[in-house]
Amino acid sequence: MDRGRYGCVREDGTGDDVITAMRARELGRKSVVVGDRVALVGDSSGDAGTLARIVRISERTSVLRRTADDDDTTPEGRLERVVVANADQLVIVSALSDPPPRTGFIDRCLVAAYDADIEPLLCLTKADLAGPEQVLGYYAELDLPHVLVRPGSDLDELRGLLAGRISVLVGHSGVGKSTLVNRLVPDALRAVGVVSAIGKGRHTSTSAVALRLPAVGRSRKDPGWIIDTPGIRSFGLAHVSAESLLHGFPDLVEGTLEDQPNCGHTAADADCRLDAWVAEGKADERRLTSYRRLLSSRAGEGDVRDTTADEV
Ligand SMILES: Nc1nc2c(ncn2[C@@H]2O[C@H](COP(=O)(O)OP(=O)(O)OP(=O)(O)O)[C@@H](O)[C@H]2O)c(=O)[nH]1
Repeated sequence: MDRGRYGCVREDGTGDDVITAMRARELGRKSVVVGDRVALVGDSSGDAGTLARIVRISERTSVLRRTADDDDTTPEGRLERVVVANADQLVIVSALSDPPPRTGFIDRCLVAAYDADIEPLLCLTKADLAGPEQVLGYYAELDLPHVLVRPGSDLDELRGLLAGRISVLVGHSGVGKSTLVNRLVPDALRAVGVVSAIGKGRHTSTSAVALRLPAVGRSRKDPGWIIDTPGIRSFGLAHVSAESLLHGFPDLVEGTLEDQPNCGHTAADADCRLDAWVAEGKADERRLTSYRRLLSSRAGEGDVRDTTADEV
């Protein structure tokens, strides 16, 4: 989206012709976000200078959301945004070194993915600088798919996991996400779908760009789409209930089954079964710490920073 103009492509189309469209009045207040499937009327030839109108947004199969903040008692926390519609996969891009992996950020992304019913994929970059053992060890209890990327490594495995799907890429600054996007889509300047919503203040700006992956190697019917999110550095989780937060920690779920129904699972809940669960070696203590950190962050307890794998 650029000043109320949306770049659309035909779902059945193989070409990259972009049809520029604007929202029709009948859409009311419904927002159009990247990934949306829309119905167009008017001139949808895509010829220069033409403008179609978006008259309908199809029901979304998934909705990836974020809030600017974690705490739903603050104005930022209440400012909920749909980041991407209809995504199938959330690719969490994390460097193995420089900057070191931040499991707090990865945990947050996992919560957002599970909450949106989107499959997570851990993409570990800079594998030439450090091994993945520490990060993978942290997630050992989860069935978390992962790929390793290093300069010059072939991207076949990743392309295979992206084929036929719409994947959203998220990552901290400096992890090599732009490098990866440029490798996946060398022709990235031909962005075919752009949506951006720049709000006031640094917490509210978001943007996402959809790029059609090229068919390389064995000719694939549908190489898939990636949606890059250059403006998104964190996932505020105020929109996720404390109960749903637990979905991001499937390794802890079983440990809560014997809890009192009203247990908040925080460190202050003296009878919480999770402490015993960890003490019995059934889950990694660092995972419980991370879960509780997110819980207290939601409760507005101060500035809770993501930690690196070394810190947790
Ligand atoms: N050693 C090594 N360096 C890499 C790799 N991938 C990217 N880099 C370098 O890491 C730095 C950051 O890469 P970017 O692609 O700009 O990272 P980004 O995540 O897009 O960060 P922003 O540009 O801040 O959004 C650059 O100097 C890259 O050359 C890798 O696999 N190995």
